Amino acid sequence: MGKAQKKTGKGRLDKYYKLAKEQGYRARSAFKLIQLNKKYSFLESARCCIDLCAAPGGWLQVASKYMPLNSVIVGVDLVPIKPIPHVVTFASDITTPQCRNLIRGELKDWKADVVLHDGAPNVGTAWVQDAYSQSELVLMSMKLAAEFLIKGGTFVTKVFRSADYNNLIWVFNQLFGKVEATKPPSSRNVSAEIFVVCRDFLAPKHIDPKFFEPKHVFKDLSASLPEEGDKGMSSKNYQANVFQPEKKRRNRDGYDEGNYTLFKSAGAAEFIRCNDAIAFLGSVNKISFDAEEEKEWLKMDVTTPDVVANCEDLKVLGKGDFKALIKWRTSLREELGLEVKTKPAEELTETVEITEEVDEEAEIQGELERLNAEAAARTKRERRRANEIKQRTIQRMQLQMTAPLDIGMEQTDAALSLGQEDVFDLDNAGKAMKRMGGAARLAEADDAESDEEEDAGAEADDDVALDSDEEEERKVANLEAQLDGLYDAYRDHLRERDAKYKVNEARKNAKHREEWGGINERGSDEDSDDESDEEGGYDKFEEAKAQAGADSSSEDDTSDEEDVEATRVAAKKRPIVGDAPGEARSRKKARLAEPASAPGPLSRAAQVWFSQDCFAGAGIDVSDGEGEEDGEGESDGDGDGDGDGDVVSDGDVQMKSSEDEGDFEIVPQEPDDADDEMWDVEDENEDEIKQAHISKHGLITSEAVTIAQQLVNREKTRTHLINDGFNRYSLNAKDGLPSWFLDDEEKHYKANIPVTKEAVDALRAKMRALDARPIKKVAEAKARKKFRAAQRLEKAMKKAEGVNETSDMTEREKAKQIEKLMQKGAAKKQKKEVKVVVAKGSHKGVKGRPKGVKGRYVMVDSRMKKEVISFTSYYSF
Ligand SMILES: C[S@@+](CC[C@H](N)C(=O)[O-])C[C@H]1O[C@@H](n2cnc3c(N)ncnc32)[C@H](O)[C@@H]1O
Repeated sequence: MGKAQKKTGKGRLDKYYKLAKEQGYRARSAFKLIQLNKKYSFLESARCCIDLCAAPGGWLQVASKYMPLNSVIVGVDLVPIKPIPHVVTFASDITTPQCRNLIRGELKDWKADVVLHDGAPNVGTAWVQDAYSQSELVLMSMKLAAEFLIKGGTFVTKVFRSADYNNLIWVFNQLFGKVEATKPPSSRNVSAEIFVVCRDFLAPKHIDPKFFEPKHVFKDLSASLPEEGDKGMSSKNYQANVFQPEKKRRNRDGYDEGNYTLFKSAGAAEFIRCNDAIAFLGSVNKISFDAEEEKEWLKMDVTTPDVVANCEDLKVLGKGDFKALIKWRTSLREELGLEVKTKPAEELTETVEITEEVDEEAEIQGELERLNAEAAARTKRERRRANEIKQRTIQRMQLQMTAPLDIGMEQTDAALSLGQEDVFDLDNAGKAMKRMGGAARLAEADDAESDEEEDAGAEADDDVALDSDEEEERKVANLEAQLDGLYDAYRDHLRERDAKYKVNEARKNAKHREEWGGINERGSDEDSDDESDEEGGYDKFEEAKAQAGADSSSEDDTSDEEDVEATRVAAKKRPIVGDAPGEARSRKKARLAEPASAPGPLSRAAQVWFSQDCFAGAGIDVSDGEGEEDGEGESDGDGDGDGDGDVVSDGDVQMKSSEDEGDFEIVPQEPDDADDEMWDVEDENEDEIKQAHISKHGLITSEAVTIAQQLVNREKTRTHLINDGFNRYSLNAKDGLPSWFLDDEEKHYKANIPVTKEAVDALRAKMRALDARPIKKVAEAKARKKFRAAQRLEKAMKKAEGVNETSDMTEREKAKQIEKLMQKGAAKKQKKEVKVVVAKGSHKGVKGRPKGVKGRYVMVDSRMKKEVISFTSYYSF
């Protein structure tokens, strides 16, 4: 083939080229047929196939692979095709009657189920000529297909998108039930080729011979310039290119005659002097400044750097850029005297002042009409508002934010109109809602708001209604509920739509498991409640205070006895020497098992806290409510380690409590080892899961690796880590915050755990080691090689043993023989060399062994030879 075929450089060595080499296909084009067959499945059911223009045989290989065994496959090409098992091939020109006779002779009275044609004429002459020859070749192949195809059969052909394309499609449509043009992914985008799959051959009894005559089917070759009509159409397309550059448009006219390249460049002079600037801009990719005159223009002030940059690539420009180019063109044309400067319209037009006599009556009439129109607009606005409110309510009901009962409240409930006051920052809410897809609804609300501004009078009533705190609270609550609902809906929607989102969520969870988030992590969610319960911290204090406030009226009569009781409880609470760690843990677990949110008695720590004198008047009930507190110093005897008196036996505390009843001091606990256990409140299972995850996947974040390294190097201790957990992010109360807010906070509001260079390097090295692992096939091949070598060695060893055992050899002979055997066993088997012989020159058409060739040989065409050689070098590892 011509020059284009010699492109053996990077252009050809693409993915499919390598795949073809790997899978043993002779040409990358094999994948085009594979992909076409994947889409239309015509090979699997075919029993007879003719491949026209089949060299070097890629399509034939695919056909023999996908068609049933023992199918008849015939391949024809101008050049001989290297033999393929179960495929008959011969060299012939498909446009000649001789070729037809050869096929007939091969098929006898069989009919083909599939006729393939991937022919390309020897290109290299003018493009127009090439495209025309291609179309002619297609017509010839269709002629053969019409003769050999069975009724219902399939014809697959390659065509170039040229002016003849539509005519060809028309002819196909006359002969086939279904005609579809498609470009398989393996066909290069830069190539003008497209594949037409014609199915369901109609097998008409009589076919008009004109269908196969190029001069009838195609338009005259000389008439390569577009006709008037076409021109109009193209220029329309060009205009669209300029006025709506963002819109991708297909060129349904095919390639321009004589130009089958996708990239077009033209000189600036051409642009300045052309008549239709828009059509020009729409048809070229680049405006160049190569001529002397054009270079001069570059120096002019009007030619700004923007203009020059725009000229570089017209296909990426927007409307504004095109406008700038047209302006530039106009200025240059004016400079060059190609266009006369036109004065602005205002300058040219004389201003004529017309003073009309104003008719007073008409003025009144006008005013009346204006008022009427305003009134009508107001009514319309009100009706619209009412409708919007109704819609919003229905929507909230659908999101289960409100009960139908609430609907009656809508006239007075300002929350339903999304609020007008400053109780909530609506600007921000608006933004959030817009982000959540509630933009439209919020915009409506905004409209309503602006309407309301206009109608200040009408609003006054609403304001009065809103004044009460209750209203405001409800309004905020409703708004929050609405935002939450919308956010949930938005997340659901994302979840449904986006698999990536799920992966991210999963990853987030996995990350959570591994990353050290300090105490915060443990304390988050429900655990935090548990811990606060354990410690009786500030939150509990606040909570109790609130409770105390609520119950103050009924609890004034708190007795001293209760104080004493509380003291006793406090004594029990203190860490006791001799308490088995297991017991302590199970005690904590038991406490944790209590639902954090369950209303009920205060925790022990809280009880201690509130049993101080300062709370004496608050009347807080500090009893644990279980009614199990036995007498002082008594064990409850159940041994359950729940602290209900198990361990208070004879310590100081007990003595103290009996001595100083009601007037004692709480001794703060000294931090000791038992403190560690205090933190060991996490669910053990979760720990196990974490451990399992880490031992399976290793540490995957640089933060985790950093911490691990610091622990190993004793730069940090567990206590350090626990202390690090107390940061400004850790004790951030999250109660009652909307989930959309928390989600956002989770992303950004967290402690920045320092990362060391070593940790990053360690992770990188791990990744590199993973990357460096050989791909499966290579690893398998290497393993096979090793296995064979081991087998050879084993065999040699056995033989050597045999030699050693024989008695009819001297020791020296034995040693020599064994050495020989071992050498042989260690050596790799030499592959027999296969000589590549090109089937041209003296070897053309030779049957049997070519002259002067000894040993194993293989007949190939010149292209195949190159491929065989590059293939061997590609795989010589
Ligand atoms: C793109 S290649 C075909 C590749 C083939 N489908 C494969 O997979 O190996 C085009 C072939 O058309 C052949 N050809 C061009 N004109 C021909 C004609 N008039 N008769 C027969 N073959 C022709 C060329 O020799 C060339 O080998």
